[in-house]
Amino acid sequence: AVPAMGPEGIFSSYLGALEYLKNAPKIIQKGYNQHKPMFRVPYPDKWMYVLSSARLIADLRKAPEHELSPAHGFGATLAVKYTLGMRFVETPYHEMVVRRELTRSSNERLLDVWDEVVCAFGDEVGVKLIAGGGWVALPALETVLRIVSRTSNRLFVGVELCRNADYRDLTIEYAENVIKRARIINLFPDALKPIVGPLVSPLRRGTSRASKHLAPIIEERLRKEETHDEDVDPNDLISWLITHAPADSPEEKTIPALIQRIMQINFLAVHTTANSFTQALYHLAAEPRYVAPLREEVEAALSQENGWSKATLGRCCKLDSFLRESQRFNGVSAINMHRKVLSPSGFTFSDGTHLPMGTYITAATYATHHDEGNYQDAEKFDGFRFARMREAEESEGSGSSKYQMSTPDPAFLAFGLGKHACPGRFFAVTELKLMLAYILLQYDIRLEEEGVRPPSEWFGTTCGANRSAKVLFRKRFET
Ligand code: HEM
Repeated sequence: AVPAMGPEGIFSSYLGALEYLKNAPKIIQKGYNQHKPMFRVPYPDKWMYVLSSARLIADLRKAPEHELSPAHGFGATLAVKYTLGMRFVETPYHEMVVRRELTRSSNERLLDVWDEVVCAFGDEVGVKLIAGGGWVALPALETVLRIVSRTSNRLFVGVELCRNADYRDLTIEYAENVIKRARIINLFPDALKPIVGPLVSPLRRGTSRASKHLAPIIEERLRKEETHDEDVDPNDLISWLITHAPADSPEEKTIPALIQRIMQINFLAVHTTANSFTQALYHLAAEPRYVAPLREEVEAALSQENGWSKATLGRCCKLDSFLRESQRFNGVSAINMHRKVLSPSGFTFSDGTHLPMGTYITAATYATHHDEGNYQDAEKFDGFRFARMREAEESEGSGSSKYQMSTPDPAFLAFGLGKHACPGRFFAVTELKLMLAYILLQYDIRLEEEGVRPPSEWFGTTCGANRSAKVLFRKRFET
């Protein structure tokens, strides 16, 4: 009974799926406008059930993993068997490692992240300014990807390796390959995937290139662990993964498995954060009226707290609001919160809708974010929207975390919602804030065509920052 967006016949639905691949955001928006609480869209290999009501999204949020599995939902979208490896869904302990250890570390090692932000911008932007003098135009997304890979990997694998150009490029290219190859594999029905998958899989090449960099470090760490070496391990992703590898899966503590896991986490971290940042950067460059109040806020926070700390970031409400609004406005996908129905008896929503085992479900994120019922002037970018909403909450005496960037809610699904909301979001927000603050403190920026924001680029359901646009940088105060 769930309405279909496209023809339902065996062959005609395949044509519908090809049409969907070309026009996914429009088709999802149309489904969202016309059909509550859900509709379905055709993929070449399945139907995807898209939730368009807050009530059913709340059901998704509450459902236990053995009924609705995020790992299997996400895994199918990414054809993990051939792209990231089955460990991603079979032993997803990286989720806990990121939630617990990376979040703790992004506070404890905030100054390391800041140091990498400073050095990475120095190498990517600063050096070119010195050489050029005046304004320098740089390809935004490309530059930001390299900076984000470095800052993330500072906490993942340490200062030396995060600055290695081949390792850095690998983290970026592998993730791009995962997405591209998953798209190809998912064009085929399940019966043909075992033939096509291995032919286009980026797994072996990606992990063997990573092995050159990571294997010696991991080998040394495992040796130390075995011999109970007194030397304290660096507080990084490699040591967290070794510590938390599930005891009942000894193969997780092997060099190839740990390499694969580090690449999986890079896949989750780098492009999401880089696209989010580039989108915000385009907003800032297109609307310079935001620069002065944001700069003022960052400078005041730094002087009140005597440098960077969790408290300093906490004071930057406008900065937080600007990033959250950019995430609302652009997002990284038209849909997220992927789930697969695992329970043999299927899953029944609170309105009585029943979906059988094996059904794929997701939520209409972009349409939710652009719904006038959720946001006034939803089609307008309003950088300080959430700062005003927070102020209003605070004046009513409620807690202030409600509209912070890292706090999901039914109208803000960029990180998902509930127990399975992105565990890396606290780290991502720290990184985003530090990078934007650095730009505000160090540079003036503008676009090639003043005031004309480079449009986002859609690939299927993925919303990416414009890949070819340049942002112009100038050392601040220079005339
Ligand atoms: C702005 C940047 C980011 C965005 C927009 C983002 C978004 C998301 C979304 C929408 C989900 C799915 C949530 C759900 O199913 O309900 C997710 C899951 C996840 N994210 Fe993020 N993310 C970001 C950054 C990061 C970072 C920096 C890390 C780690 C270093 C990370 C690690 C993860 C992990 C481990 C999962 C769970 C995946 C699984 O099922 O195993 N994310 N993220």
